[in-house]
Parts: sequence; structure tokens; C-alpha cells
Amino acid sequence: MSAKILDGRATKDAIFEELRPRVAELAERGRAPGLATVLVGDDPGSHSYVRAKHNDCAKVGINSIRRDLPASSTQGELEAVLDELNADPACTGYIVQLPLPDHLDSGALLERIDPAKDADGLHPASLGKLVLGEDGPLPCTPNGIIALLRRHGVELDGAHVAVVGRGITVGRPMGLLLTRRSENATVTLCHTGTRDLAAEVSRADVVIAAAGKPGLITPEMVKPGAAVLDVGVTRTDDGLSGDVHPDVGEVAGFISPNPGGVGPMTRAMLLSNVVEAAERESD
Ligand SMILES: NC(=O)C1=CN([C@@H]2O[C@H](COP(=O)(O)OP(=O)(O)OC[C@H]3O[C@@H](n4cnc5c(N)ncnc54)[C@H](OP(=O)(O)O)[C@@H]3O)[C@@H](O)[C@H]2O)C=CC1
Ligand SMILES: Nc1nc(=O)c2c([nH]1)NC[C@@H]1CN(c3ccc(C(=O)N[C@@H](CCC(=O)O)C(=O)O)cc3)C=[N+]21
Ligand SMILES: [Mg+2]
Repeated sequence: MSAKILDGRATKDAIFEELRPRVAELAERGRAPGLATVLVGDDPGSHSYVRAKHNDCAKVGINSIRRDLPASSTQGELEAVLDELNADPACTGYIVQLPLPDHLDSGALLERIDPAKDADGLHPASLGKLVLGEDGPLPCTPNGIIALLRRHGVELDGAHVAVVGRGITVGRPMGLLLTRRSENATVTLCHTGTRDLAAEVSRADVVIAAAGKPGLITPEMVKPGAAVLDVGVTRTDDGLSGDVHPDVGEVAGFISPNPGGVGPMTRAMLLSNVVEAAERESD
């Protein structure tokens, strides 16, 4: 392995250290931030992510509230939980863990979140602000990827970035963040309609693999020295698998391990959104 490691765990810990005094100051002013999670059903992956988010809150001093509901919950029951969180002053931000069971309308539920409490940055109002360049919570995974690259000195200004995947949680907002003037990257957004994925990836200085297809990015596709971010997570019988083939580490200049890369950064940005929203409200 010749690539430098983009260490998401260590970077998350550094961000937590920066958040802790801000949380303490908010609490002193009677504006203690509180993050709530809404979890429906018993998907083991979702349970493990939600548990990690509550552990993170404890480390940073953020109060956390858990609403776990059975898979059989109705749309109306979920709506009642969201209305209650929207009205609860102890909850300054919250997330609805995705995916939800198929019988629920996730779009309608995400829209019901009070935009001022949108910790994920995935409410239509927050995504609209991102498009317009207005201040608001940013989607956690793409924002975490930018923080990880910046803190490891990877240049984005003028860089060519290949984003693989146009999903709403990662790929689509990733392109929006990277093409802001503050990042100034040139982005190619790839998907299943992309004619020659290898050709697009091989031109890139930074590759962001968010397709959820194990081993999709192979060493032959990657420009020597490129930074490669492995976002995809697929659960198989032999454990978790990323989108980046393990041999890519021999060609890349920087690589994010998976686990230990983008996942912890997603959680760091979630807490950062909660702290920022509480600071905004108390100004
Ligand atoms: N580590 C972390 O913190 C997080 C990880 N994830 C993981 O990231 C991945 C993406 O998440 P999400 O955006 O929600 O997923 P989606 O399923 O919404 O999107 C996947 C995207 O990948 C594209 N795609 C699939 N196969 C290929 C292929 N062979 N070539 C090119 N493009 C392809 C799809 O194209 P098309 O649109 O044409 O179907 C789609 O746009 C998932 O594995 C998810 O588990 C997500 C959030 C956080
Ligand atoms: N409303 C909503 N917001 C999300 O942000 C959201 C979601 N729903 N649904 C699912 C995806 C996935 N996701 C991850 C978060 C952390 C890790 C993470 O911390 N992973 C650790 C390993 C954790 C483990 O081993 O279980 C790591 O990569 O090192 C991974 C994936 C957030 N998502
Ligand atoms: Mg990871």
C-alpha cells in the first residue's frame, strides 16, 4: 500500500474536540443542543449507526433523545412523533434514519421535519438553500468528505472530481458542494447511464465512489496519485464491503479506508449541524 490514509476516525475525534467547548458555551447560555433520532424497524445496520450517533453525542456533551418504533408503524404514527419533536424545545435537531419500511412515504416524512431542526441537511428547504448558496445545514456525508480532504491537504481548486452515484444522500449533493466557488472543483457526476465509467474515473484527481457496488472502482481505472474516497457500504455474508477494490491503495495517492473513513466523518458533520443550528437559534 503506497497511498496515504484519509483517517476518518482521527479527524472525527479532532472535530469532536472543537465542538465540545461550543456545546458547553451553548449549555451555559441555556441553549443546550439536543439531537433526536427516529428509527423504524429492526435493520441491524440502522441500529448500529443510531447507537454510534448516541455514543458520539455523549462524547461531545450533546443531549440525545431516541424514538425507536416498530416496523409496523403507520404513516400517522410517524407523523405524530415528528410533530412532537418539532414542538419539543429539548430537541434542537433530529434525523429520521433511512431507509424506512416500504409502506411509509419517506419523502412526505422528511418534509414534515421543521427545517430549523433538520440535522441531516436533507430537507427540501435545506437542499434548496444549498442550490441557492444560502446558509443552512449541509448534507452530512458530502460535507464530511470535503472536511476529510481539506484536513489532509488535498487540493480541490481546479481539480477534476469524478463522483460515482447520483443518490440524494451522497452523489447529487456532493456535486453541488464541490462546484461552489469555495471548492472550485470541476465535477463529472456518473451513474448507471454513464457510457464509459473507466474513462471518466481515469481523468479524475479525486474519485468519490458512492454507488453501493462492491469493488466497482478497480486499480486500472484510477490515475496514479489520485485521492479515492470509498463511500459505498454493502452488507454481505462475509461482512461490510466498500465500492473500492482493495488494490486501489497501490495506485492512489490518498485513500479513505472503509470502515474508518467517510462513515465517522458523516457522524462528525451531523453533530456539527446540530451545534451550528443551536448557535444560529441563539444569536
Ligand atoms: N459511509 C457513509 O457515511 C454513508 C454511506 N452510504 C452508502 O453510499 C452508497 C450510496 O448511497 P445513496 O446515494 O443513498 O444510494 P442510492 O442507491 O440512492 O444511489 C446509488 C447511485 O449509484 C449509481 N450506481 C449504481 N451502480 C452503478 C454503476 N455500476 N456505475 C455507476 N453508477 C452506479 C446509481 O445510479 P442510477 O441513479 O442510474 O441508478 C445511483 O445513482 C450506499 O452504498 C450507501 O450505503 C450512504 C450514506 C452515508
Ligand atoms: N437519515 C439518515 N441520515 C444518514 O446519514 C444515513 C441514513 N439516514 N441512513 C443510512 C446512511 C448510512 N450512514 C452511515 C453513517 C455512519 C457510518 C459509520 O460510522 N460507519 C463506520 C462503521 C460503523 C459500523 O461498523 O457499524 C465506519 O465507516 O467506520 C456509516 C454509514 C448514514 N446514513
Ligand atoms: Mg467509512
